[in-house]
Amino acid sequence: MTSETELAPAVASILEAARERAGDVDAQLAVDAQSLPDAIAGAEADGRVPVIAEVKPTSPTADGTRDDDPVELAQAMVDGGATAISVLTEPSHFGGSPAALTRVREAVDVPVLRKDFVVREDQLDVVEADLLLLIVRFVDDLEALITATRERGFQPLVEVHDRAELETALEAGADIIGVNNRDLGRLEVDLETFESVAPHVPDDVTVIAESGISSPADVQRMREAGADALLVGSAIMDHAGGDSDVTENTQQLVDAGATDT
Ligand SMILES: O=C(O)c1ccccc1NCC(=O)[C@H](O)[C@H](O)COP(=O)(O)O
Repeated sequence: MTSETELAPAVASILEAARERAGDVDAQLAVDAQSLPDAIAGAEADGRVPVIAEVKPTSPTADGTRDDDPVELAQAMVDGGATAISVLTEPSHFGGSPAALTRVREAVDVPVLRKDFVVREDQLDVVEADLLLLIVRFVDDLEALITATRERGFQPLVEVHDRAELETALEAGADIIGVNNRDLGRLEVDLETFESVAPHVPDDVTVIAESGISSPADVQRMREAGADALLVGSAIMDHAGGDSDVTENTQQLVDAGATDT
């Protein structure tokens, strides 16, 4: 767990809110999850770059807010060729909700990731999803939380930002790793982050490039660096664009050089 003084104020506020957010101590979910690695293999087989498109109404770094219905957004992303959907469930800084995730998961036939800042086991039981994000920097006992996540049937997507965090994730048994190009200390994005960490990820581990991917050239760059899939929010949501076409935004990334890798 990181020191709060090393975090951007917006991230410290996100973390404080996450610690205060209630979980569900009365129930333990049992999820029948769709496999992300299988979905990635399916996309590769029909020539799509595997893109996990994110329903992200807003964020501390977004240029605005999109109030579109999350189900319509997710369906538009799938129409554009998305391999999986990520749904923000964090309410106070990203405009998300667990209810939105439930509706999206009922409406689409691809794996759905719960994107939140989960810090305790009871918070796992708030809503069903196929994948669940765990951020190494924010979790005290990663191995225990990975175990608890798998016991419920979720696939844990374990997020790292540097090689030390990668080692922590691998030692804790992670088999799906996300390398976040966004530094949560300064909120700056640098695609070199993925390029420096990805070569150290074992071949049998699925590795996802996260954040700051905004063009087909960025997609190709991350694929050349070894990304099995890409997690993209802002460039698809295009918050400043208001009613920008989410299907087109997804499709131009999905079509970006699937055969080059
Ligand atoms: O996106 C933010 O502004 C943000 C701020 C503070 C903590 C986390 C943040 N984002 C979480 C994410 O991981 C991204 O939503 C995801 O990787 C997609 O990134 P992008 O394509 O750059 O929207």
